[in-house]
Amino acid sequence: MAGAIHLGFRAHCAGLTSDSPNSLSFLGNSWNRTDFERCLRFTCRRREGYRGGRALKVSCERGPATVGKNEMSRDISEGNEEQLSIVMKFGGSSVASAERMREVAELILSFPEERPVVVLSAMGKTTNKLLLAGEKAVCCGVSKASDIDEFGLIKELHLRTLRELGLDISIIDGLLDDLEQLLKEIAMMKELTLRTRDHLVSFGERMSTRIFAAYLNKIGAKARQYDAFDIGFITTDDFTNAEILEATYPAVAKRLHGDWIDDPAIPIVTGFLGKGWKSSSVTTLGRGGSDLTATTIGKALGLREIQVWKDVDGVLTCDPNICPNATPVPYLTFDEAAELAYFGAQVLHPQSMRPARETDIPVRVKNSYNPSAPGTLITKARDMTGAILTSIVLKSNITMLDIVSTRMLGQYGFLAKVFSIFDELDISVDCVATSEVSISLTLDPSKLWSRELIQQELDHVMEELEKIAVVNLLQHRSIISLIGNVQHSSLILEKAFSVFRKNNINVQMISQGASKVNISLVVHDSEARKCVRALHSAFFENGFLSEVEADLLVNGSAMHT
Ligand SMILES: Nc1ncnc2c1ncn2[C@@H]1O[C@H](COP(=O)(O)OP(=O)(O)O)[C@@H](O)[C@H]1O
Ligand SMILES: N[C@@H](CC(=O)OP(=O)(O)O)C(=O)O
Repeated sequence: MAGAIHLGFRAHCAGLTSDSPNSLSFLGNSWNRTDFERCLRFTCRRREGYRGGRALKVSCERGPATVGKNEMSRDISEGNEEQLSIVMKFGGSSVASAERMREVAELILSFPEERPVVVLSAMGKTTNKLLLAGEKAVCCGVSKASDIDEFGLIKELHLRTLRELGLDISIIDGLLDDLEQLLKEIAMMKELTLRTRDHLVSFGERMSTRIFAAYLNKIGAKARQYDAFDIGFITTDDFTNAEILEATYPAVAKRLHGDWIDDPAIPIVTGFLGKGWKSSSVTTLGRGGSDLTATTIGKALGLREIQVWKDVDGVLTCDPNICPNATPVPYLTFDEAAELAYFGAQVLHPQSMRPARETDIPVRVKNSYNPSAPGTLITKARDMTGAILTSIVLKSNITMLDIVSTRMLGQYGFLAKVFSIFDELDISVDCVATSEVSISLTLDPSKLWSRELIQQELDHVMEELEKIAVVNLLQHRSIISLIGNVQHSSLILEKAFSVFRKNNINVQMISQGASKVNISLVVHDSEARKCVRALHSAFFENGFLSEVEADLLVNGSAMHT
């Protein structure tokens, strides 16, 4: 392949050293903006079995001629015991107080054989409070901005945490001043743009990581704090829902590995945050985005395992807020976990499985409140012999469209026309069921996860579709996703429909994706939670699945009727 070269790992890491849109340095060469865009498309493939130490095959559109020889000279030898080994990500609930931070520190240090990169979210519900403070600032007037309740609560929590951990206030007082100033500016401008929102919520992770790193240092575990936007997390400029760009991987690897080799200290990295490649402003990866930060670091450094520590015993058979009897799922594939996250399970960020899947790095979901629980292990493949249904997921407040062609049967190109309308309007679709002349589909407003599909946009969609079809708009619908082994779809559906019938629930659409791990059913919002509870009870709470699974293991087929 033209332009394919073998580089030492270090040379690969030396990739991107500046993200200014007009000039940057890549592998020692200056690039203009067009070259930069090309650079973003460069591919870097891990060789089989690669774990951070071997040579990488890098193909880059500018070809080998641009690579300085001296940059190939440094390599990290394979099997170097001193390399960073795992990512440990702790969510807001895991670091909600001084006591929790102490426990998390203890937990990290209880694995002395590991050299973790630690990713942290904001403390407790800080992100929600920051957003609320921002919204209040818009209409409270500059003189009242400092008195916003949520700002007071955030300040109080972080200062109390510092006090209880025996740390100096100077660690975050500059940030608290900046936060207060930002709230005043929002009050002055009387508006909260998406860009300002991201800047505002970034204070949560910036404070939690500084406090935690200072605490580790205080107890003698050398740690170094990093803001993700300063170490190469380069994203699109889609504020509140930015996508990570490929250039992130070499940049992050270079910085974290480089610092570790020069002066080992546990890296404590802000989750959730990035830097827009055009704007150079702080961006966020969508709510719950620290999971994605963790898997991105895992991929960048080729680490052995990615651990995400939550407040539940792993991924459960259902949202415990809906089904308190939900139990942990011991094993999942990346495909199952991705589907589960995409279709609404809050426990994992919808995009977080991608970097792990691309590099085949196992993800372990664990409970920081109950570290001895085995948690959930997510890998590329698992033994599906006895697997039927893994988990039930609910996504509510969905919009559904029934679209019936005004042309006659046999008219080709109908589907293409309908989807070109969605494409033009930049709206993606979740579930689809089609016949030759009609389509039912659910809309995903989450290209921008932060906003709901607003009425104006819906009107526009309807207007365009009505040029070729009769359209029925159905709002307040829910998607119930049955994640499992679709090889047994008849069995799953038979059981599910007996539950629907017993509960007098009308299913309005069914869709079975090509992923073979998900059957989606659409019902009305008002019936959805009851329906999920009934399904969970039927599948998981009365021995049904264990009986069928036993049949499968003994007879090779499900005899159960
Ligand atoms: N299928 C599921 N399995 C586990 N937790 C779930 C599931 N669906 C929803 N949840 C909710 O997700 C929460 C954990 O996710 P999240 O709050 O993002 O954790 P963290 O902030 O610790 O990263 C749990 O407390 C639980 O209420
Ligand atoms: N603090 C951000 C990012 C995040 O990932 O949080 P958590 O890990 O607590 O879900 C949020 O609340 O969205």
